[in-house]
Amino acid sequence: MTVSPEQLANDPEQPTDSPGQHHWHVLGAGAMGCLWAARLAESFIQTGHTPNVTLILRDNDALASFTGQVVVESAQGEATPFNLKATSAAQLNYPVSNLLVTTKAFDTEEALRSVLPWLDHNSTICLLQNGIRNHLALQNMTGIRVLSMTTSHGAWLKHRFHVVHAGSGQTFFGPLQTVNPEYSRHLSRSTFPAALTKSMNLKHTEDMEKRLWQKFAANCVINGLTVIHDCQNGALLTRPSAHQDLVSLCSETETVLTQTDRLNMALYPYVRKILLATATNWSSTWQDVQAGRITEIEEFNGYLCELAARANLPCPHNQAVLRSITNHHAVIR
Ligand SMILES: NC(=O)C1=CN([C@@H]2O[C@H](COP(=O)(O)OP(=O)(O)OC[C@H]3O[C@@H](n4cnc5c(N)ncnc54)[C@H](OP(=O)(O)O)[C@@H]3O)[C@@H](O)[C@H]2O)C=CC1
Ligand SMILES: CC(C)(CO)C(=O)C(=O)O
Repeated sequence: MTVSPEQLANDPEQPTDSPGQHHWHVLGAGAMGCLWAARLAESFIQTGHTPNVTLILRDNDALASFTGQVVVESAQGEATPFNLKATSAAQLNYPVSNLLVTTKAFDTEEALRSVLPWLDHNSTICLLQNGIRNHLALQNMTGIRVLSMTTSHGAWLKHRFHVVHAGSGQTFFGPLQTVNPEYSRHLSRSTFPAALTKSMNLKHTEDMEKRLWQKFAANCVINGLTVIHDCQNGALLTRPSAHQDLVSLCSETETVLTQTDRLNMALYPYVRKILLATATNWSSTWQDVQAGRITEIEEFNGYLCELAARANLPCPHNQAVLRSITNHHAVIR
């Protein structure tokens, strides 16, 4: 039977089991995936359950490199190992009920396709990634409950399966669609184990789409500029030439999002607050460029330019940022 998203979104009986009994699969065992998988395992242990968490790795080579442990290192350098199971999409042979997707935005479609045969109307997918395009595209997957997440926790991989939880933040989750209040309360209570709610400062929100647009706007304005000016986030406020670019990009991004009815808010004060709170951070895009990795810029300024083009709005500042960062990709490829 195929269940429509509307049915799922309004059915307070879904899901029926307690979050303490869920089996979680984490697709994308990078910085966020290792952190969340370990915190999920920890939350099972804290409530006396066996840690029912399985990493879904890319292939046999990745499986061969996994020793059965993920290590989480705190910002103060304290390292804690967690025993986890691992598999690959090719080796899966049973239904996946709870899937946390922590791939980079540009890998999500392919990664999800690989596990699709094992998802059904009892499955919940939680998408944790920057950008909004995937969240919008996947929210109506037929018969599968899709929730979105956005986080301000910061993490980076010291080695494979060894993650540093560098900055503690907040995470919001919820459906993009509007759902009835009873179902909303149900999602809030039953999606994640209570202990995880505490350790990851996880909150349910009925305003998920707005939060994703806000984070998207901030990523459009901050990430590329930190590469262009080769600086930490805070310097976009204090370095005059960077600040001038920031103001222009903020104004243009706000105009495009307002005129296309995506987000209606004063962007500069919002972005300033993030920059002050993350002043000494190196943005994820800056880190990707430094490490010679493809960035998520197509999901940020690339998508913004697409929205602007569809509405015949000029966006020269976003185009310049996009061009500048994709030049780095050309060198990598
Ligand atoms: N790190 C952070 O502090 C934050 C990250 N985010 C967002 O979270 C998302 C994840 O970021 P992050 O954890 O840093 O990224 P990483 O690059 O560290 O991790 C992504 C992981 O996904 C894996 N992957 C890609 N494709 C597949 C596939 N088909 N099957 C299985 N695994 C796959 C990659 O494997 P491989 O190495 O083999 O390519 C990699 O291990 C991003 O959208 C990012 O913007 C948001 C806030 C903070
Ligand atoms: C908000 C910001 C810019 C914080 O560094 C971020 O999300 C990123 O670096 O990708």
